[in-house]
Amino acid sequence: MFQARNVTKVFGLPAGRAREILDEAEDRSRAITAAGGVLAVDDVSFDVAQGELFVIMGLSGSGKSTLIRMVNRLVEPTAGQIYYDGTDIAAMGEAQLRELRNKRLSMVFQHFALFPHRTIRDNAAYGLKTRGVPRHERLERADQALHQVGLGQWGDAYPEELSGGMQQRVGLARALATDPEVLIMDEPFSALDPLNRRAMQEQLLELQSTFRKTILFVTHDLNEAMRLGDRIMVLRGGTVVQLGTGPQIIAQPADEYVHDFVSDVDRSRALTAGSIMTEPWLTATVDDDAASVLEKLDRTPAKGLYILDQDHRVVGVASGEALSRAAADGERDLRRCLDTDYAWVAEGTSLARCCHLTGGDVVPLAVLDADKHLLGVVPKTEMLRAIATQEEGD
Ligand SMILES: Nc1ncnc2c1ncn2[C@@H]1O[C@H](COP(=O)(O)OP(=O)(O)OP(=O)(O)O)[C@@H](O)[C@H]1O
Repeated sequence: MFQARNVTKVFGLPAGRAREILDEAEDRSRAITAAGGVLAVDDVSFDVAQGELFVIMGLSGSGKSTLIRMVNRLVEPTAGQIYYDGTDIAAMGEAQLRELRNKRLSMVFQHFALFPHRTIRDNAAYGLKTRGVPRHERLERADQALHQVGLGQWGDAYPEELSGGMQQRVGLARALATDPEVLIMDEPFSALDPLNRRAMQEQLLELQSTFRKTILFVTHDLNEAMRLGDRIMVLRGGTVVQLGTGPQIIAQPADEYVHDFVSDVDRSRALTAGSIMTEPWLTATVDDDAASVLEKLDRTPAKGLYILDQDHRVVGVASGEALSRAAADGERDLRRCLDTDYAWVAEGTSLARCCHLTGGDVVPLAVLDADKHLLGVVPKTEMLRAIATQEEGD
């Protein structure tokens, strides 16, 4: 949907002069600073897929706002291209640009003004007014959007009657009412207290599970980034330090900077079963012979194993004990010693949830896809290792 290629922004110098310096300089940032400019974004490339919630994360001054302002051309890039559905935004004429900003993109900011003397419904409909939608339709769509953000009952109220968190929801409703293809959210929840912030994050995820908008979400909070982002791009000093899924970034921070960042993250919520799963020591298929399976099991430290059908789908669990009994009885058929009551999770399940499901089972927690194919297992030791924060010097 979006492709950014080598996007660069220099403030405070004419674009031509800035490009000359950038082309020649070894240390681009220093050379721009020496010439009296600011290199706010330096050679940033990324792709955002349709329906992806793409997080841009970095500390204050890392270039996040400048970058997203280039996406809707509120800021002109000094160099590089941004393509929207294959069209270079820089090459768009006035009319095309207006259509992009009015119909296809919508922005939600940290601080946005509600009109105090207008109802919540009118406030939510505001974006549609500027887009020339007739009044009747505006109000209907505003009501729908208010309903989506949990403010269905508040259409007739005035802003002063709403808490800060609720007002921020009106901002989201205002953006949603325009039914944009892409939502650009610049630190939208940063001014909220932790509880409201959490509630808004959950609401956004819920909306996203239904509507699957393409969302560019800017934050300086890594926990927020981890909770929301399908992928996260970490910026520092205007350059990309790392781009990956939350679990990838936690598991393999690209450098000390990212490592320091992730050391504060709630790993039990940020990491998923899929990110730490391993191969099971042993599996067998339903057609195997119980005695020979037991023999193999005895050569491993495992107390049981998953039994699969020919398509690698789990049909149940066999414990060493059940296998021993079967072998002692001369029973050869594995199906007879299967237990079909076992705990399993999907790849995206958080480790916090996995902890709840892990008990005294003879097999580690299974990670299955929707057709019950065995993707891997999450042993308790792996889970603890992953959740434990690495102390310095480890
Ligand atoms: N209009 C401007 N003129 C000059 N310098 C600018 C301008 N806008 C931003 N900058 C500088 O560019 C750099 C990146 O700023 P930017 O606002 O994009 O970062 P940010 O990560 O969004 O920070 P914050 O979270 O504080 O908004 C900073 O050094 C900033 O001072």
